[in-house]
Amino acid sequence: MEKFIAVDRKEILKYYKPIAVDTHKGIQGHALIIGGSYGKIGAVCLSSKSALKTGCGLVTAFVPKCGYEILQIGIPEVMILTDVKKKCISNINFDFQPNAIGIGPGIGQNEATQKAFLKFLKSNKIPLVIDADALNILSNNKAWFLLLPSGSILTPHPKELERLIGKWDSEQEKFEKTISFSLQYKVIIVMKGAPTHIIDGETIYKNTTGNQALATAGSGDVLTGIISSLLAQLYDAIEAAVLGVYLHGLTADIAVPKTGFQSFIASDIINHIGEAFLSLESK
Ligand SMILES: NC(=O)C1=CN([C@@H]2O[C@H](COP(=O)(O)OP(=O)(O)OC[C@H]3O[C@@H](n4cnc5c(N)ncnc54)[C@H](OP(=O)(O)O)[C@@H]3O)[C@@H](O)[C@H]2O)[C@@H](O)CC1
Ligand SMILES: Nc1ncnc2c1ncn2[C@@H]1O[C@H](COP(=O)(O)OP(=O)(O)O)[C@@H](O)[C@H]1O
Ligand SMILES: [Mg+2]
Repeated sequence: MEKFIAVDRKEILKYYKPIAVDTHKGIQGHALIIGGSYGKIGAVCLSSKSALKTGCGLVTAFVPKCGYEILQIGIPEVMILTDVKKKCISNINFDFQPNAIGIGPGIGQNEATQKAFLKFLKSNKIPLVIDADALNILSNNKAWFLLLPSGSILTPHPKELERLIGKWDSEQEKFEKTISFSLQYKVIIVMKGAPTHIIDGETIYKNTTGNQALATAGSGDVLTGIISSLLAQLYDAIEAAVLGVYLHGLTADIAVPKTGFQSFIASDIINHIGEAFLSLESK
């Protein structure tokens, strides 16, 4: 039996955890963002900066070599690890234990990247947020879904969802197929759209924030960073997904009276995330 929950401020305040006075960066969570390829390093910049701007204590980005200077100069707060290859990821290698990993923004579907992703999935036990081309690679290799840690969060836009579950003839069929997929692989599916729904088995969360200003390049990459950050801060996977989607949309609702729909870009989500948190904390 399906359960339906509208995600509004009241619902969010059930999960939201203010930052403790005596916390420090070592206990605020360490998120690892894996992604990028030649020409799409911006996606990782957006994800990593969003992770930092949503309270994560430490953020490391794993990118091909061509991303090193871009990230180091663009976001000095982010630590960087690089692949051996210049233009795409070919061997995912890191020597620390992140609390959560976001993988996929800008990663591409190069043959070497696909192999590296499979090798990574075979050994990984850390909670995952999977987006963009990492999702597309999985859609082409459905057996690999069995390698995901349970509670992993997938963030498809409608085309990526179609690649994942196949075509649908009606909204009802889309929801039925997504729920079956979530139950089969024990994953949370963030069905991005207007509005975004979050599917956790038979529970459907409908987000109430956001607007058409979010229809701009990189806004999904920002969402991946936000959810990865919340997951790294030890929110439960479903809480991280629901809170992340809510905050992401709220930034656009707050910004639009100042920016208009047209001039709002993905960096404006990041610029307004502070105001989104403040509005949650206001009485
Ligand atoms: N600055 C950077 O580095 C950036 C890097 N990026 C990176 O680029 C990579 C490719 O990502 P991507 O999503 O652009 O490609 P892809 O999966 O082929 O989907 C495109 C097609 O999907 C559809 N579609 C999308 N949304 C829809 C909707 N709401 N509702 C309905 N349909 C929708 C639409 O199909 P159409 O309607 O045209 O048939 C559209 O043509 C990825 O790694 C990403 O991280 C980008 O994030 C940009 C900034
Ligand atoms: N018209 C809209 N209304 C509300 N949210 C939208 C709208 N268009 C796009 N979005 C949101 O923007 C994000 C787009 O994600 P995605 O397509 O992955 O972007 P990108 O890959 O360019 O980063 C999703 O969170 C989606 O829900
Ligand atoms: Mg995307």
